[in-house]
Amino acid sequence: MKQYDVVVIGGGAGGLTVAAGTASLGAKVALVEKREDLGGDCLHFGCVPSKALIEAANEVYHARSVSTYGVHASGEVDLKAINARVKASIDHIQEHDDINRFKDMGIDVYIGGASFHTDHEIEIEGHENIYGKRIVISTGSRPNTPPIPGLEETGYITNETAFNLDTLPKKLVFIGGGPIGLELAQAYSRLGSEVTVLEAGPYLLGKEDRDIQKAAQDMLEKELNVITNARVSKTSRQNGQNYVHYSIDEEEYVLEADSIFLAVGRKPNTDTLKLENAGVSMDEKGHVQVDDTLRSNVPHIFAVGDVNGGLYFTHVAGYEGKTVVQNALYGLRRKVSYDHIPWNTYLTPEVFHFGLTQDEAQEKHGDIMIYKTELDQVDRFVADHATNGFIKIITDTKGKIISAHAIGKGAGDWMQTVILAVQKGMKIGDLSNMIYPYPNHTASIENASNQYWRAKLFNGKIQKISEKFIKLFR
Ligand SMILES: Cc1cc2nc3c(=O)[nH]c(=O)nc-3n(C[C@H](O)[C@H](O)[C@H](O)COP(=O)(O)OP(=O)(O)OC[C@H]3O[C@@H](n4cnc5c(N)ncnc54)[C@H](O)[C@@H]3O)c2cc1C
Ligand SMILES: NC(=O)c1ccc[n+]([C@@H]2O[C@H](COP(=O)([O-])OP(=O)(O)OC[C@H]3O[C@@H](n4cnc5c(N)ncnc54)[C@H](O)[C@@H]3O)[C@@H](O)[C@H]2O)c1
Repeated sequence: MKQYDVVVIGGGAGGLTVAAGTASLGAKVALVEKREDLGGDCLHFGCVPSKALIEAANEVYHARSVSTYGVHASGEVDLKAINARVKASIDHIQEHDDINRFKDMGIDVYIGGASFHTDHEIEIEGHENIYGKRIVISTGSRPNTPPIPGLEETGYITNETAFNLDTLPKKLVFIGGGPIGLELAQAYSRLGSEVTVLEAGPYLLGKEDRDIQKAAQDMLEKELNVITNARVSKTSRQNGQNYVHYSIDEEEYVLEADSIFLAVGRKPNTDTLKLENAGVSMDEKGHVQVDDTLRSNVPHIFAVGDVNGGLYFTHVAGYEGKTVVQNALYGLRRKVSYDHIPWNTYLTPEVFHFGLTQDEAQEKHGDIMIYKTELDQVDRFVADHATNGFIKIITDTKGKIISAHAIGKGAGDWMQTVILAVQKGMKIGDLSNMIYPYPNHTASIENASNQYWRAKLFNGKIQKISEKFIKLFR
């Protein structure tokens, strides 16, 4: 049986980071992936195709809306052409995740589904068993498909099938108002579908700051039909037409749907791993349970990425992967911390999230300060006619930045400055002291942080001391 220092199961964002990192430090590494190609969900069914589709949809939307300048666009959207463009983005990035690139690093790549034979021995479909001194599980997640009666008859779309649709559904109902549902709902709406989002909870984007949730919903409602507190009871099909049945406060409603899109969360890919043969514990949803060093209850078996049920993001899988490289190879106990993980939701306008929401910050820190700027106070957004949105920086009473949230055109890019500031231990006053080239979008951070000095100067002791000094100064 072939022996490895590290066996990595799953060739997505987390697994590729671990495989490349451990191999570059001299370990003998095996990477096992069940698909024919590497890259995982993010590349094939997630981040990359969704962002390519969103961009195409935004272009179509803008082309249609330039009639205000006397330019008129007409015609139907050719979804096959859009899918081809999406596929081109995947193919381009696939080169970076090419199997040969990993083989050139000295990694043995096995294509086939993996499962545990023992806590060190891995079975791989179509191959002989291999031995791993350390094993890293990075098998990701897949769409959760709740047992809603009727779905088998009506069929449904998920992110795994959405990027291969032949025609644009006329009436499209999304079940689930989280990031997957909303990013794609807005994209399909901008391409021309009539879209409804049914969300079980009281708010869209359940993890966001309350003000952001409200602003995002207000903006989305201008383009989509958004229904919250909706309990979907069943789907049905009559005379070739699909229907979604739901209730709000016991009141029953029905929606027509050409297609139904399920976006109701994720399920970890652990069911075929035979974790019981290795004695690895899972939580009640099937995630591999890990401690803050990303070790499972079996100390030489680690889990990174979606499969451990932490935060479901590519950059988190990468961050966890980097941590595991050191813990697995050198037996270190480096811990992960999720306190300052940012994420962006690629709606138009974009939503940026960094750290605690206002409610969470209040609960954890008690007294907090909020520095908020509406984007209509920032010249560049006014010039762009993109004044929808705001930025909100939350600090403690001494100006230490706790967290930041924003909704606005390109927020995911220009808010990065705040992340750097926090990592470098800067306070909100330091953000105000930077020079911002006029008129850029990041000036929204300048505007919000200027409020800190304004409050200090105009209401505080500094102004009184200054007044006295000016009177005495000759
Ligand atoms: C529509 C959508 C949009 C998203 N957009 C973003 C975004 O914009 N930004 C962001 O940060 N995140 C985004 N995400 C989340 C992101 O895709 C995931 O968090 C990320 O892919 C997780 O990486 P991973 O390595 O844990 O799993 P994956 O990338 O899914 O990799 C797991 C790999 O394991 C393989 N595998 C599974 N079981 C086995 C087995 N038994 N044997 C061998 N191989 C196996 C799978 O085939 C897969 O290749 C999005 C997700 C979706 C669905
Ligand atoms: N831009 C990004 O970074 C990005 C984009 C997409 C996805 N993701 C990642 O993928 C994860 C999964 O996204 P998601 O949107 O599938 O999951 P989610 O758990 O974030 O949201 C699912 C939503 O569906 C609702 N829901 C659940 N069951 C329902 C039902 N029966 N009827 C109606 N609504 C129901 C939930 O209340 C929730 O609001 C995200 O948490 C995020 O980490 C990231």
